[in-house]
Amino acid sequence: MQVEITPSGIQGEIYAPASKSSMQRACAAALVRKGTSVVLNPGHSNDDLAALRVIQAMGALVQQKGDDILVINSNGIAAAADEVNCGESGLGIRMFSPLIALNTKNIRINGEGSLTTRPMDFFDDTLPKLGVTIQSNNGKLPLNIKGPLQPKNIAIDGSLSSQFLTGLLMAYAAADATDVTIVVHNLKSKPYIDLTLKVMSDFGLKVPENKNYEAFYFGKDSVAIEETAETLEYTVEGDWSGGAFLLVAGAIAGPIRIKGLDVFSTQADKAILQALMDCGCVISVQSDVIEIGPGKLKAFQFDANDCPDLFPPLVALASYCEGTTVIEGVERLTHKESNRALTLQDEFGKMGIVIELQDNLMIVKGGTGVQGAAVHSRHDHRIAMACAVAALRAEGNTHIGEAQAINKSYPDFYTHLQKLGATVSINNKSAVHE
Ligand SMILES: O=C(O)C1=C[C@@H](OP(=O)(O)O)[C@@H](O)[C@H](O)C1
Ligand SMILES: C=C(OP(=O)(O)O)C(=O)O
Repeated sequence: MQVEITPSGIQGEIYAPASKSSMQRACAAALVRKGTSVVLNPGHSNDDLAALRVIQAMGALVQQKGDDILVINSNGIAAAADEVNCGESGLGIRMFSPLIALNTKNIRINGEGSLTTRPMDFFDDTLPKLGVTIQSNNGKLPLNIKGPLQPKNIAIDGSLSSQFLTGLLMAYAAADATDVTIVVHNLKSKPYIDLTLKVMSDFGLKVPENKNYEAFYFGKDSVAIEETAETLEYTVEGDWSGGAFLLVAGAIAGPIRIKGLDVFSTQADKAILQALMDCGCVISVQSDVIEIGPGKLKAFQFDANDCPDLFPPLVALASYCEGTTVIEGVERLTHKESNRALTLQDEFGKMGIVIELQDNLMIVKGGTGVQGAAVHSRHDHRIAMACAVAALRAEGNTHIGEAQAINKSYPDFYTHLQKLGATVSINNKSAVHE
Protein backbone atom coordinates (compact mmCIF):
# COMPACT_ATOMS: atom_id res chain seq x y z
CA MET A 1 0.00 0.00 0.00
CA GLN A 2 1.21 3.49 -0.86
CA VAL A 3 0.09 6.70 0.78
CA GLU A 4 0.50 10.16 -0.70
CA ILE A 5 0.45 13.19 1.56
CA THR A 6 -0.23 16.60 0.08
CA PRO A 7 0.99 19.41 2.36
CA SER A 8 -2.02 20.44 4.42
CA GLY A 9 -3.02 22.39 7.47
CA ILE A 10 -5.02 20.38 10.02
CA GLN A 11 -7.71 21.35 12.49
CA GLY A 12 -10.45 19.85 14.63
CA GLU A 13 -10.61 17.26 17.37
CA ILE A 14 -9.45 13.66 17.51
CA TYR A 15 -9.30 10.85 20.05
CA ALA A 16 -5.93 9.18 20.55
CA PRO A 17 -5.96 5.43 19.76
CA ALA A 18 -5.90 2.72 22.43
CA SER A 19 -2.44 1.98 23.79
CA LYS A 20 -1.08 -1.39 22.68
CA SER A 21 1.17 -1.40 25.75
CA SER A 22 -1.89 -1.11 28.00
CA MET A 23 -4.04 -3.48 25.90
CA GLN A 24 -1.47 -6.30 25.61
CA ARG A 25 -0.75 -6.13 29.35
CA ALA A 26 -4.50 -6.26 30.02
CA CYS A 27 -4.75 -9.40 27.88
CA ALA A 28 -1.91 -11.04 29.83
CA ALA A 29 -3.36 -10.05 33.20
CA ALA A 30 -6.87 -11.22 32.19
CA LEU A 31 -5.34 -14.60 31.26
CA VAL A 32 -3.58 -14.90 34.60
CA ARG A 33 -6.62 -13.82 36.60
CA LYS A 34 -9.17 -16.61 37.04
CA GLY A 35 -12.60 -15.23 36.24
CA THR A 36 -14.30 -12.75 33.93
CA SER A 37 -12.54 -9.57 32.88
CA VAL A 38 -14.26 -6.90 30.81
CA VAL A 39 -11.90 -4.82 28.72
CA LEU A 40 -13.24 -1.44 27.62
CA ASN A 41 -11.73 0.65 24.81
CA PRO A 42 -9.85 -2.40 23.46
CA GLY A 43 -7.23 -1.77 20.80
CA HIS A 44 -7.40 -3.40 17.37
CA SER A 45 -3.84 -2.98 16.15
CA ASN A 46 -2.03 -6.04 14.81
CA ASP A 47 -0.08 -6.33 18.08
CA ASP A 48 -3.34 -6.25 20.05
CA LEU A 49 -4.94 -8.89 17.83
CA ALA A 50 -1.86 -11.08 18.23
CA ALA A 51 -2.14 -10.80 22.04
CA LEU A 52 -5.77 -11.90 21.86
CA ARG A 53 -4.79 -14.92 19.76
CA VAL A 54 -2.05 -15.85 22.26
CA ILE A 55 -4.35 -15.78 25.27
CA GLN A 56 -6.91 -17.89 23.40
CA ALA A 57 -4.18 -20.41 22.62
CA MET A 58 -3.46 -20.39 26.37
CA GLY A 59 -7.05 -21.30 27.19
CA ALA A 60 -8.84 -17.95 27.59
CA LEU A 61 -12.23 -17.37 26.02
CA VAL A 62 -12.53 -13.99 24.28
CA GLN A 63 -15.88 -12.54 23.25
CA GLN A 64 -16.41 -9.27 21.43
CA LYS A 65 -19.43 -7.30 22.68
CA GLY A 66 -19.85 -4.47 20.20
CA ASP A 67 -16.90 -2.37 19.07
CA ASP A 68 -15.85 -1.20 22.47
CA ILE A 69 -16.12 -4.14 24.83
CA LEU A 70 -14.23 -7.41 25.09
CA VAL A 71 -15.14 -10.07 27.62
CA ILE A 72 -12.30 -12.39 28.59
CA ASN A 73 -12.93 -15.53 30.64
CA SER A 74 -9.98 -17.44 31.99
CA ASN A 75 -9.41 -20.40 34.29
CA GLY A 76 -5.72 -19.60 34.42
CA ILE A 77 -3.05 -20.63 31.98
CA ALA A 78 -3.84 -23.95 30.36
CA ALA A 79 -2.42 -24.35 26.86
CA ALA A 80 -5.04 -25.27 24.29
CA ALA A 81 -2.42 -25.40 21.51
CA ASP A 82 1.18 -26.49 21.15
CA GLU A 83 2.19 -23.63 18.86
CA VAL A 84 1.72 -19.91 19.54
CA ASN A 85 2.30 -17.03 17.14
CA CYS A 86 3.07 -13.60 18.62
CA GLY A 87 2.78 -11.77 15.29
CA GLU A 88 5.29 -8.92 15.10
CA SER A 89 5.04 -7.83 18.72
CA GLY A 90 8.25 -7.57 20.75
CA LEU A 91 6.28 -6.99 23.90
CA GLY A 92 3.99 -9.90 22.98
CA ILE A 93 6.71 -12.51 22.70
CA ARG A 94 8.79 -11.21 25.61
CA MET A 95 5.84 -10.87 27.97
CA PHE A 96 3.96 -14.02 26.98
CA SER A 97 6.90 -16.45 26.75
CA PRO A 98 7.43 -16.67 30.55
CA LEU A 99 3.66 -17.04 30.98
CA ILE A 100 3.50 -19.77 28.34
CA ALA A 101 6.43 -21.43 30.15
CA LEU A 102 4.10 -22.02 33.12
CA ASN A 103 2.65 -24.94 31.14
CA THR A 104 4.16 -28.38 31.53
CA LYS A 105 3.93 -29.31 27.86
CA ASN A 106 6.24 -28.53 24.95
CA ILE A 107 5.20 -25.33 23.20
CA ARG A 108 6.66 -23.70 20.12
CA ILE A 109 6.61 -19.89 20.12
CA ASN A 110 6.90 -18.12 16.83
CA GLY A 111 6.45 -14.68 15.27
CA GLU A 112 6.50 -12.80 12.00
CA GLY A 113 8.23 -10.03 10.07
CA SER A 114 10.85 -8.06 11.97
CA LEU A 115 10.25 -10.14 15.11
CA THR A 116 12.08 -13.07 13.52
CA THR A 117 15.33 -11.09 13.58
CA ARG A 118 15.02 -9.44 17.01
CA PRO A 119 17.13 -10.82 19.88
CA MET A 120 15.58 -13.36 22.24
CA ASP A 121 18.77 -14.82 23.74
CA PHE A 122 17.70 -13.46 27.12
CA PHE A 123 15.44 -16.50 27.30
CA ASP A 124 18.29 -18.93 26.53
CA ASP A 125 20.17 -17.52 29.54
CA THR A 126 17.28 -17.02 31.95
CA LEU A 127 14.61 -19.66 31.49
CA PRO A 128 16.85 -22.68 32.29
CA LYS A 129 17.62 -21.06 35.68
CA LEU A 130 13.89 -21.19 36.37
CA GLY A 131 13.51 -24.87 35.47
CA VAL A 132 12.41 -24.36 31.86
CA THR A 133 13.92 -26.27 28.98
CA ILE A 134 14.40 -23.99 25.99
CA GLN A 135 15.71 -24.32 22.50
CA SER A 136 15.94 -21.21 20.33
CA ASN A 137 17.27 -20.62 16.86
CA ASN A 138 20.61 -19.12 17.99
CA GLY A 139 18.90 -16.56 20.18
CA LYS A 140 16.15 -15.88 17.61
CA LEU A 141 12.73 -17.35 16.87
CA PRO A 142 11.26 -19.89 17.00
CA LEU A 143 11.54 -20.85 20.66
CA ASN A 144 10.66 -24.33 21.86
CA ILE A 145 9.98 -24.35 25.56
CA LYS A 146 8.89 -26.83 28.18
CA GLY A 147 7.99 -25.69 31.67
CA PRO A 148 6.78 -25.30 34.25
CA LEU A 149 8.63 -22.11 35.16
CA GLN A 150 9.41 -21.99 38.88
CA PRO A 151 9.93 -18.52 40.40
CA LYS A 152 13.37 -18.27 42.02
CA ASN A 153 15.76 -15.55 43.11
CA ILE A 154 17.41 -14.44 39.93
CA ALA A 155 19.56 -11.60 38.53
CA ILE A 156 18.89 -10.34 35.02
CA ASP A 157 20.20 -7.69 32.65
CA GLY A 158 17.65 -4.98 31.80
CA SER A 159 19.75 -2.97 29.37
CA LEU A 160 18.45 -4.39 26.09
CA SER A 161 14.75 -4.20 26.86
CA SER A 162 12.35 -3.87 29.76
CA GLN A 163 9.95 -6.28 28.07
CA PHE A 164 11.66 -9.43 29.42
CA LEU A 165 11.23 -8.13 32.96
CA THR A 166 7.56 -7.39 32.27
CA GLY A 167 7.14 -11.05 31.31
CA LEU A 168 8.93 -12.36 34.38
CA LEU A 169 6.94 -10.09 36.71
CA MET A 170 3.66 -11.36 35.26
CA ALA A 171 4.79 -15.00 35.36
CA TYR A 172 6.07 -14.72 38.95
CA ALA A 173 2.72 -13.26 40.01
CA ALA A 174 0.88 -16.04 38.17
CA ALA A 175 2.98 -18.67 39.96
CA ASP A 176 2.48 -16.99 43.36
CA ALA A 177 6.18 -16.21 43.85
CA THR A 178 6.77 -15.96 47.60
CA ASP A 179 9.79 -14.39 49.28
CA VAL A 180 11.55 -14.17 45.91
CA THR A 181 13.54 -11.33 44.31
CA ILE A 182 14.27 -10.44 40.71
CA VAL A 183 17.45 -8.34 40.68
CA VAL A 184 17.80 -6.19 37.55
CA HIS A 185 21.00 -4.60 36.33
CA ASN A 186 20.91 -1.46 34.21
CA LEU A 187 17.18 -1.40 33.54
CA LYS A 188 16.09 0.75 30.59
CA SER A 189 12.60 1.94 29.62
CA LYS A 190 11.70 2.08 33.35
CA PRO A 191 8.26 3.70 32.98
CA TYR A 192 7.12 0.61 31.06
CA ILE A 193 7.68 -1.36 34.27
CA ASP A 194 5.51 1.15 36.13
CA LEU A 195 2.78 0.38 33.59
CA THR A 196 3.26 -3.37 34.10
CA LEU A 197 2.97 -3.03 37.88
CA LYS A 198 -0.07 -0.74 37.49
CA VAL A 199 -1.91 -3.24 35.27
CA MET A 200 -0.99 -6.12 37.63
CA SER A 201 -2.44 -4.11 40.50
CA ASP A 202 -5.56 -3.16 38.49
CA PHE A 203 -6.20 -6.89 37.87
CA GLY A 204 -5.66 -7.80 41.51
CA LEU A 205 -2.45 -9.76 40.89
CA LYS A 206 0.35 -9.99 43.42
CA VAL A 207 2.52 -6.90 42.95
CA PRO A 208 6.18 -6.99 44.01
CA GLU A 209 7.90 -4.23 45.90
CA ASN A 210 9.88 -2.08 43.47
CA LYS A 211 13.27 -1.37 45.05
CA ASN A 212 14.39 1.56 42.92
CA TYR A 213 14.17 -0.46 39.66
CA GLU A 214 17.13 -2.54 40.88
CA ALA A 215 15.18 -5.34 42.55
CA PHE A 216 11.56 -6.50 42.60
CA TYR A 217 10.61 -8.40 45.73
CA PHE A 218 7.58 -10.70 45.93
CA GLY A 219 6.66 -10.76 49.63
CA LYS A 220 6.26 -13.61 52.10
CA ASP A 221 2.46 -13.76 51.96
CA SER A 222 1.07 -16.21 49.47
CA VAL A 223 -1.46 -14.70 47.04
CA ALA A 224 -2.51 -17.76 45.07
CA ILE A 225 -4.76 -16.97 42.10
CA GLU A 226 -8.21 -18.19 43.07
CA GLU A 227 -11.24 -18.46 40.81
CA THR A 228 -13.43 -15.42 41.45
CA ALA A 229 -17.05 -14.73 40.53
CA GLU A 230 -16.41 -11.01 40.58
CA THR A 231 -16.25 -9.38 37.14
CA LEU A 232 -13.35 -6.98 36.78
CA GLU A 233 -13.50 -3.98 34.46
CA TYR A 234 -10.40 -2.45 32.87
CA THR A 235 -10.31 0.49 30.47
CA VAL A 236 -7.40 0.47 28.02
CA GLU A 237 -5.52 3.76 28.23
CA GLY A 238 -5.25 6.19 25.34
CA ASP A 239 -1.87 5.85 23.64
CA TRP A 240 0.83 8.46 24.30
CA SER A 241 3.09 6.72 21.74
CA GLY A 242 0.63 7.07 18.84
CA GLY A 243 -0.68 10.27 20.40
CA ALA A 244 2.84 11.75 20.14
CA PHE A 245 2.46 11.75 16.32
CA LEU A 246 -0.85 13.60 16.61
CA LEU A 247 0.70 16.11 19.01
CA VAL A 248 3.64 16.74 16.69
CA ALA A 249 1.27 17.01 13.71
CA GLY A 250 -0.60 19.68 15.70
CA ALA A 251 2.63 21.53 16.52
CA ILE A 252 3.64 21.54 12.84
CA ALA A 253 0.35 21.99 11.02
CA GLY A 254 -2.40 22.55 13.63
CA PRO A 255 -4.07 23.81 15.70
CA ILE A 256 -5.88 20.63 16.80
CA ARG A 257 -7.47 19.24 19.96
CA ILE A 258 -6.53 15.75 21.16
CA LYS A 259 -8.65 13.80 23.61
CA GLY A 260 -8.16 10.52 25.43
CA LEU A 261 -4.60 11.06 26.73
CA ASP A 262 -4.37 10.76 30.50
CA VAL A 263 -1.82 13.19 31.90
CA PHE A 264 -1.51 10.99 35.00
CA SER A 265 -0.65 7.88 32.96
CA THR A 266 2.56 5.99 33.75
CA GLN A 267 3.23 5.58 30.01
CA ALA A 268 6.81 6.46 29.09
CA ASP A 269 5.86 8.48 26.03
CA LYS A 270 3.92 11.05 28.02
CA ALA A 271 7.40 12.64 28.15
CA ILE A 272 6.69 14.08 24.67
CA LEU A 273 5.02 16.94 26.57
CA GLN A 274 8.42 18.17 27.78
CA ALA A 275 9.82 18.42 24.25
CA LEU A 276 6.68 20.19 23.05
CA MET A 277 6.91 22.71 25.87
CA ASP A 278 10.62 23.29 25.18
CA CYS A 279 10.28 23.77 21.40
CA GLY A 280 7.99 26.78 21.56
CA CYS A 281 4.77 25.43 20.08
CA VAL A 282 1.48 26.69 21.48
CA ILE A 283 0.18 24.03 23.86
CA SER A 284 -2.47 23.91 26.55
CA VAL A 285 -2.75 20.72 28.59
CA GLN A 286 -6.07 20.23 30.37
CA SER A 287 -7.32 17.12 32.12
CA ASP A 288 -9.63 16.09 29.24
CA VAL A 289 -8.05 17.69 26.18
CA ILE A 290 -4.72 18.92 24.83
CA GLU A 291 -4.85 21.87 22.47
CA ILE A 292 -1.78 22.29 20.32
CA GLY A 293 -0.72 24.51 17.46
CA PRO A 294 2.40 25.90 15.80
CA GLY A 295 4.56 28.65 17.27
CA LYS A 296 8.05 29.88 16.49
CA LEU A 297 9.64 26.42 16.73
CA LYS A 298 13.19 26.21 18.07
CA ALA A 299 15.61 23.32 18.60
CA PHE A 300 15.49 21.39 21.89
CA GLN A 301 17.43 18.77 23.87
CA PHE A 302 15.80 15.56 25.01
CA ASP A 303 16.79 12.37 26.84
CA ALA A 304 14.90 9.46 25.21
CA ASN A 305 16.80 6.62 26.91
CA ASP A 306 13.68 5.58 28.81
CA CYS A 307 11.18 6.41 26.05
CA PRO A 308 12.84 5.20 22.83
CA ASP A 309 9.58 5.11 20.83
CA LEU A 310 9.57 8.93 20.91
CA PHE A 311 12.54 9.21 18.53
CA PRO A 312 10.45 9.12 15.32
CA PRO A 313 7.91 11.82 16.32
CA LEU A 314 10.72 13.89 17.90
CA VAL A 315 12.67 13.81 14.63
CA ALA A 316 9.58 14.98 12.72
CA LEU A 317 9.23 17.81 15.23
CA ALA A 318 12.95 18.70 15.21
CA SER A 319 12.85 18.96 11.39
CA TYR A 320 10.68 22.06 11.80
CA CYS A 321 12.62 23.52 14.75
CA GLU A 322 15.18 26.20 13.92
CA GLY A 323 18.65 25.05 14.98
CA THR A 324 20.25 21.80 16.13
CA THR A 325 18.20 19.40 18.23
CA VAL A 326 20.03 16.78 20.27
CA ILE A 327 18.24 13.59 21.33
CA GLU A 328 19.97 11.09 23.62
CA GLY A 329 19.34 7.33 23.58
CA VAL A 330 20.33 6.18 20.09
CA GLU A 331 21.63 2.89 21.50
CA ARG A 332 18.07 1.97 22.43
CA LEU A 333 17.01 1.95 18.76
CA THR A 334 19.08 -0.85 17.26
CA HIS A 335 16.63 -3.69 17.82
CA LYS A 336 13.24 -2.19 17.14
CA GLU A 337 11.12 -2.99 14.06
CA SER A 338 13.99 -1.48 12.10
CA ASN A 339 17.37 -0.16 13.19
CA ARG A 340 15.55 3.10 13.85
CA ALA A 341 18.45 5.54 14.11
CA LEU A 342 19.63 4.51 10.65
CA THR A 343 16.18 4.37 9.08
CA LEU A 344 15.33 7.83 10.45
CA GLN A 345 18.61 9.14 9.05
CA ASP A 346 17.92 7.59 5.62
CA GLU A 347 14.25 8.47 5.23
CA PHE A 348 14.49 12.00 6.64
CA GLY A 349 17.62 12.44 4.50
CA LYS A 350 15.36 11.91 1.47
CA MET A 351 13.21 14.76 2.81
CA GLY A 352 16.25 17.03 3.02
CA ILE A 353 16.84 16.79 6.77
CA VAL A 354 20.38 16.11 7.94
CA ILE A 355 20.69 13.76 10.92
CA GLU A 356 24.05 12.93 12.47
CA LEU A 357 24.66 10.06 14.86
CA GLN A 358 27.39 10.45 17.47
CA ASP A 359 27.60 7.56 19.92
CA ASN A 360 24.38 7.72 21.94
CA LEU A 361 23.32 11.09 20.45
CA MET A 362 21.12 11.93 17.49
CA ILE A 363 21.68 15.41 16.10
CA VAL A 364 18.95 16.84 13.89
CA LYS A 365 19.58 19.99 11.83
CA GLY A 366 16.16 21.59 11.72
CA GLY A 367 14.51 24.59 10.16
CA THR A 368 16.28 24.06 6.82
CA GLY A 369 13.06 23.21 4.97
CA VAL A 370 11.42 19.80 4.57
CA GLN A 371 11.13 18.47 1.01
CA GLY A 372 8.34 16.16 -0.13
CA ALA A 373 9.93 12.90 -1.26
CA ALA A 374 9.42 9.22 -2.03
CA VAL A 375 10.12 7.53 1.32
CA HIS A 376 9.59 4.02 2.67
CA SER A 377 8.32 2.76 6.00
CA ARG A 378 11.14 0.19 6.06
CA HIS A 379 8.44 -2.09 7.55
CA ASP A 380 8.42 0.09 10.66
CA HIS A 381 5.13 1.69 11.75
CA ARG A 382 6.81 4.59 13.54
CA ILE A 383 8.94 5.49 10.50
CA ALA A 384 5.79 5.63 8.31
CA MET A 385 4.01 7.86 10.84
CA ALA A 386 7.02 10.16 11.33
CA CYS A 387 7.36 10.70 7.57
CA ALA A 388 3.61 11.32 7.22
CA VAL A 389 3.65 13.97 9.94
CA ALA A 390 6.78 15.66 8.54
CA ALA A 391 5.08 15.70 5.12
CA LEU A 392 2.27 17.95 6.37
CA ARG A 393 4.26 21.19 5.89
CA ALA A 394 6.79 19.94 3.33
CA GLU A 395 7.55 21.52 -0.02
CA GLY A 396 5.74 19.15 -2.43
CA ASN A 397 3.98 15.82 -1.98
CA THR A 398 5.37 12.84 -0.09
CA HIS A 399 4.82 9.21 -1.12
CA ILE A 400 5.20 6.57 1.60
CA GLY A 401 5.96 3.05 0.40
CA GLU A 402 4.68 0.05 2.38
CA ALA A 403 2.61 2.51 4.34
CA GLN A 404 0.47 -0.25 5.93
CA ALA A 405 3.25 -0.79 8.50
CA ILE A 406 1.14 1.50 10.74
CA ASN A 407 -1.20 -1.44 11.40
CA LYS A 408 1.23 -2.72 14.00
CA SER A 409 0.19 -0.03 16.46
CA TYR A 410 -2.20 2.54 14.96
CA PRO A 411 -4.36 1.22 12.09
CA ASP A 412 -6.54 4.35 12.03
CA PHE A 413 -3.60 6.75 11.69
CA TYR A 414 -4.15 7.86 8.08
CA THR A 415 -7.92 8.09 8.49
CA HIS A 416 -7.36 10.21 11.62
CA LEU A 417 -5.15 12.58 9.59
CA GLN A 418 -7.87 12.73 6.94
CA LYS A 419 -10.45 13.46 9.63
CA LEU A 420 -8.31 16.40 10.73
CA GLY A 421 -8.45 17.74 7.17
CA ALA A 422 -5.11 16.52 5.78
CA THR A 423 -5.05 15.44 2.15
CA VAL A 424 -3.98 11.82 2.39
CA SER A 425 -4.62 9.51 -0.53
CA ILE A 426 -4.41 5.83 0.11
CA ASN A 427 -3.69 3.46 -2.79
CA ASN A 428 -4.75 -0.14 -2.36
CA LYS A 429 -6.62 0.60 0.83
CA SER A 430 -7.50 -3.06 1.27
CA ALA A 431 -3.89 -3.54 2.35
CA VAL A 432 -4.65 -1.51 5.49
CA HIS A 433 -5.78 -4.69 7.18
CA GLU A 434 -3.31 -7.07 5.54
O1 LIG B 1 6.60 -2.70 27.34
C1 LIG B 1 6.21 -2.09 26.34
O2 LIG B 1 4.98 -1.93 26.09
C2 LIG B 1 7.21 -1.52 25.42
C3 LIG B 1 8.49 -1.29 25.87
C4 LIG B 1 9.52 -0.59 25.07
O3 LIG B 1 10.49 -1.53 24.68
P1 LIG B 1 11.91 -1.68 25.42
O4 LIG B 1 11.70 -2.00 26.84
O5 LIG B 1 12.55 -2.80 24.66
O6 LIG B 1 12.61 -0.37 25.23
C5 LIG B 1 8.93 0.05 23.81
O7 LIG B 1 9.96 0.40 22.91
C6 LIG B 1 7.94 -0.86 23.14
O8 LIG B 1 7.40 -0.25 21.99
C7 LIG B 1 6.78 -1.17 24.05
C1 LIG C 1 9.28 -1.41 19.41
C2 LIG C 1 7.96 -1.41 19.44
O1 LIG C 1 7.17 -2.42 19.88
P1 LIG C 1 7.53 -3.91 20.28
O2 LIG C 1 8.91 -3.92 20.85
O3 LIG C 1 6.50 -4.31 21.27
O4 LIG C 1 7.46 -4.73 19.04
C3 LIG C 1 7.21 -0.21 19.03
O5 LIG C 1 5.98 -0.22 19.16
O6 LIG C 1 7.81 0.77 18.56
